[in-house]
Amino acid sequence: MMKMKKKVMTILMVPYPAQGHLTPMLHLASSFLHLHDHNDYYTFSPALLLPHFLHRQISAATTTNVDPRIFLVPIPPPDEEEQSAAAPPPPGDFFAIDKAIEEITTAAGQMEAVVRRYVVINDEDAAGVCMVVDLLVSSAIDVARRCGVPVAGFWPAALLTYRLIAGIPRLVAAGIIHPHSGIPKHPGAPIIDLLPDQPPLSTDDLPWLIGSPAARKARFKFWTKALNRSTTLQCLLVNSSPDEFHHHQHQQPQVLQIGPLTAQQTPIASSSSSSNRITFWDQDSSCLQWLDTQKPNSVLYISFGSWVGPIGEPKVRSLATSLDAIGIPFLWVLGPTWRQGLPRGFEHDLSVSQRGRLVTWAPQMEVLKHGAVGCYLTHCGWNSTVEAVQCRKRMLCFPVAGDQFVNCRNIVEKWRVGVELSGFGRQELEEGLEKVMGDCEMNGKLESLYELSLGKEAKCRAVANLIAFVDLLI
Ligand SMILES: O=c1ccn([C@@H]2O[C@H](COP(=O)(O)OP(=O)(O)O[C@H]3O[C@H](CO)[C@@H](O)[C@H](O)[C@H]3O)[C@@H](O)[C@H]2O)c(=O)[nH]1
Repeated sequence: MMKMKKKVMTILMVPYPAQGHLTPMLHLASSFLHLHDHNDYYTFSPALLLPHFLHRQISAATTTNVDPRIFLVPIPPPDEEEQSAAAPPPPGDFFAIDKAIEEITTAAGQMEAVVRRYVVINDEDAAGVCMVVDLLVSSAIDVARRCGVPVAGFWPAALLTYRLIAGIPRLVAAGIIHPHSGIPKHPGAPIIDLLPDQPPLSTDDLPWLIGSPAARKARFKFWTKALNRSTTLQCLLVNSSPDEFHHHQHQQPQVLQIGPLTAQQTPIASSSSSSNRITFWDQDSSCLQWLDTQKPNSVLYISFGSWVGPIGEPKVRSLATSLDAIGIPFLWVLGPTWRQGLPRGFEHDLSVSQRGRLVTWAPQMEVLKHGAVGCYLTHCGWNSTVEAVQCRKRMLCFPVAGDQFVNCRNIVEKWRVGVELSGFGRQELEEGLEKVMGDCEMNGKLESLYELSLGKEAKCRAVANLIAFVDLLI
């Protein structure tokens, strides 16, 4: 029998312009490339639609390595853009990014023109177009609707955080938060019944409670807008393992857990995805040689992620002083601006003693895989959390903002693979380290969690969900 030629389905993907969002979406794109082995009719051609400032930043980064079958499409296309010499700096904060995105996704904005160009491609091999949109870029859902393109949402973080956001109407109805500001009526009150088997959460963990009262209100508005747009979605791809929570839900959108998507281990591909990497900053790989000189399990790796404001100068100073006093070897990711918080002479002393290393950006996966790293002091960003589990590293948790408090509850209270740090004073750090390194059950717990979320069975279910997504959308 003659084999049918497969048609090409274009998947236009819209990531949010932050490292912790772009990375999992790139892994998802890579998974789509491999889906053709699981589908008799289609192959899939992913293209990432990137705001021009993000595209420019990526093009300038030296550690960009993307499978050539994944297209990176700037919005607007460069010919319509100003000369790069005149290009304004990228938007600096959450609200400026949101404004920039809303501008390119309006009816008159340039994203719609780009999507329409894909829609009209009249090629006999082309099967059509669909879109996958990060919920933080929810205005792109409207673009898809106006262009008549099927669209799914993408949630790059934990399912539990999504359930908190999706639970806003219930939190309002139950009188737990103020309807217009999202501010809890009773700080610290428990939040129950979002997911079976969830760790204890309180109103202090709500992800929009960041910054001043006005900023909190604005973030709450941002989420209610995203939530309203998302209710029109047929399905939402969530970057959590299907086995992480048993989740039965009959609401729209239908949740499909297709993760966790990590470097070198998307559910569907184990090798080729490792070549897909975009990092916004140059990695300092020399720290790996320094790690080679350290004893097994002796080094504390410290990183507070890429996006949300780091911990602030006083905390930087306090952590540096405590590290000095305790004398533990450490590898600390600390950007140049935040180094102003370091005690006088700290960097110089370090370069003489070689007792620790400061880097502006580390090859995090390689660092976490290294046998010298015994523990990871983390802000509990979702990608970092998953990577720590993948590398079976214990965590000292210091959540800073957003979903990180929810992730911390999972790590400390549900999975028991980490300890929450109460502060950066010497005693607090010493006690935290003793607790996390002295727990004899943690290795076993990390192994089981790895198996549950990244093991063979979990991967099979994630792939099955990805296949279900294709059937749903096409
Ligand atoms: O020196 C470094 C530090 C980090 N990373 C990588 O950067 C990513 C960081 O992602 P994540 O841990 O999720 O943190 P953020 O970049 O801060 O992510 C934002 O987005 C996440 C997904 O929505 C949220 O969970 C976080 O709270 C939010 O801050 C990870 O893949 C790390 O491997 C490096 O490669 N080198």
